[in-house]
Amino acid sequence: MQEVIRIEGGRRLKGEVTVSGSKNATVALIPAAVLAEGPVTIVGVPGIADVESLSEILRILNVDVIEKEDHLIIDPSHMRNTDLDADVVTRLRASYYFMGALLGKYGYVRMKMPGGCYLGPRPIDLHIKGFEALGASVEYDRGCYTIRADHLHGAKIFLDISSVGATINIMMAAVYAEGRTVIENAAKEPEIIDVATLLNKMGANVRGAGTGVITIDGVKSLGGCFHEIIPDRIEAGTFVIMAAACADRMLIRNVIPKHIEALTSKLQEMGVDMEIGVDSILVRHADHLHGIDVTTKPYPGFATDLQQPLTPLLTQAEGVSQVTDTIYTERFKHCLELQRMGADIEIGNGMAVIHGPSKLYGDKVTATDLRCGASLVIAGLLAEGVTEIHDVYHIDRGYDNIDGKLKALGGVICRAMVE
Ligand SMILES: CC(=O)N[C@H]1[C@@H](OP(=O)(O)OP(=O)(O)OC[C@H]2O[C@@H](n3ccc(=O)[nH]c3=O)[C@H](O)[C@@H]2O)O[C@H](CO)[C@@H](O)[C@@H]1O
Ligand SMILES: C=C(OP(=O)(O)O)C(=O)O
Repeated sequence: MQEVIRIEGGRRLKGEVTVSGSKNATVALIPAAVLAEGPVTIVGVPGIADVESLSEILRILNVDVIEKEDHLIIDPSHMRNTDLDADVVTRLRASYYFMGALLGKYGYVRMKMPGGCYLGPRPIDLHIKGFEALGASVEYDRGCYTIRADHLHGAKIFLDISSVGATINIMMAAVYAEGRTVIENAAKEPEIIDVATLLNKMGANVRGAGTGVITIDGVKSLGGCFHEIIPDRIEAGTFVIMAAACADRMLIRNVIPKHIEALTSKLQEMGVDMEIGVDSILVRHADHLHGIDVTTKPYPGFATDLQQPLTPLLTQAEGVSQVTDTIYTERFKHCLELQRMGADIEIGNGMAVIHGPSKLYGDKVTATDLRCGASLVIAGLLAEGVTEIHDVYHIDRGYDNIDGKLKALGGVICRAMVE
């Protein structure tokens, strides 16, 4: 038996929705918290499966975890550096942040290869090179990494690709390292600033987060603190796209509009009428949309995590649209599912060409990854008839209460168990 989401399409959405705390910030903040010697309180924690998995890992490490509404109190006072070879490590991508955090704190970590969405190959060679530059040795055998260092020292590290994960992992490994670490060609995503802010509140000395050069001066100790997570820019973008696809008027609250400017400017180019506030976006209406070309790029470029949710909207636009993903060239599985629903899409090498507008019809489809799932939810809302989405655990990894939020907007959505 497995759980599916059923959506009855063709309903117009209306009302307000509040965006939750950022998944990709939270999943780094939780491992970062174990670098402290006292309790760290994180506020605005989204109710997603990735957080449950990370809490399970914390418990394996004998870290005390208290969950109270959207607060998470992480107290590593009694922590033990146990090997992380349990299956939970492979349930998400972000378990890799325990590499940097445990290496930074103990000079030793043994853990399984992380999991997460399959978007094509997702190597972690840059994380490893960063750890090695800080003085660690890394071995890989039978699906497990063993990383150890007698002494971590600062280093100048140039990232060949501005990887989000490698930037954050190196930052965490370097906070206690002796001397200065400089990460060049660092990723600039807002989640990196959020993690650096937490580390600095704990007493670290991290400067330059959000720019291409991050400097970390090692410190001797880190203490507990209180931190509120930034809003989830990908969830915000998903709702803005959903509003453009099928709402008469939708107000999306708890947004930092700057974080999704690459998306909102593209939507305006398509003909979506929006009012962009200080911390909200009102989508008024979106008639007579026309096709556009989108190319994903590292922040502040168009986020790869939003190209999949955008695709169903492009199927409704007049003319030809082209989506090129330069970050994950194989991130087009959602297009196969959308084709099944009636979309006219040609899938090429690292790109998809969408001919619109096409009428979409409900069908049985599979969420092959998290944002593919978001794409299918939007397609389901647009389609005639009922859409049944399988493998919904991918969606639950990253969207907080998506059913409840959609129902409050007038969507008809339910879950069922099927063979
Ligand atoms: C938990 C989390 O925050 N996930 C996000 C993070 O993933 P993640 O941190 O895994 O993505 P990266 O920024 O590291 O990946 C960017 C590119 O670099 C490549 N690469 C990365 C590391 C490495 O060691 N070697 C290498 O070749 C990747 O294959 C990819 O092509 O950023 C991605 C790109 O914005 C997003 O899609 C994910 O939602
Ligand atoms: C790819 C994603 O997540 P992860 O890196 O956790 O697999 C995502 O959030 O779209």
